[in-house]
Amino acid sequence: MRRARAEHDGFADVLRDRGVTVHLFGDLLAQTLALPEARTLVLDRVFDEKEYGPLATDHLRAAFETLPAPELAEVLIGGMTKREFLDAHPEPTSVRFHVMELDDFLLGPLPNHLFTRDTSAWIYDGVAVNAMRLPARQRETVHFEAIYRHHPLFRTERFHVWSEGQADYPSTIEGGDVLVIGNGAVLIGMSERTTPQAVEMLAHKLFAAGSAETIVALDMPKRRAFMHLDTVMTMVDGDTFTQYAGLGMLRSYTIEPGWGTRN
Ligand SMILES: NC(=[NH2+])NCCC[C@H](N)C(=O)O
Repeated sequence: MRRARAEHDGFADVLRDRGVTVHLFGDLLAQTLALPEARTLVLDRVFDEKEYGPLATDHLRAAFETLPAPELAEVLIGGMTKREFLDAHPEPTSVRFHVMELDDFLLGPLPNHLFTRDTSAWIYDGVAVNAMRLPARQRETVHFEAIYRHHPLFRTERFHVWSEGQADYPSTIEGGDVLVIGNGAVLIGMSERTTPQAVEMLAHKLFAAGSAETIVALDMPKRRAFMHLDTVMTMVDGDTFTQYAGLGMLRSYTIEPGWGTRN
């Protein structure tokens, strides 16, 4: 961990030395959670009765509501066990809570949050905040919804939003499958995580805004080894790609704007 942290900070420093402004996700989330509307959005989504049951939900939500924003951001990303919760709060009268072991996670950690490019992706003049395929990553989405809606860096900026966040589920798409290749074109891998219906929905929005003209959807093998398009293919220049040798030829579908209202 210490080594990974040092490498991460070293990388951020290299960028800063080159004049890049580096935004750390944890800071953006903490700054966002200081705003009441953003905090409500996130807590309402996380503390859902369907997850915690009618007996514990309000009790848990109220306990997390009292945390200062930086600590709230930390537990939302880093998780919290039942034991850690009980160190600071009384036990709710709840079957859902009682059946947990002390070291079970009350709030699961989100280790994949560092792959920020999957949960949200900029595509030309707008951003997609994506519904994630796997339960382990689904709670990441509301954090980006809150940041792009409420953080002062974005709140007053004008940009398109290409998706509806987790509400789009099961029409899932992950940014690692989205390659913005220029000239109004986008290459999208239909993978284990990215569905054809999500590609169609994205195409509609991009075309309606006049932000893109061509979507090429690649039918990738639906296997973990080919997790995202970016793991098997990378654009290195205007006309040059690297491609994983084991990929083979893929079927592709090209979508272009039609004439009707829903073409
Ligand atoms: N765009 C990417 N290559 N993302 C990698 C994501 C890896 C991460 N462990 C996951 O399963 O979601």
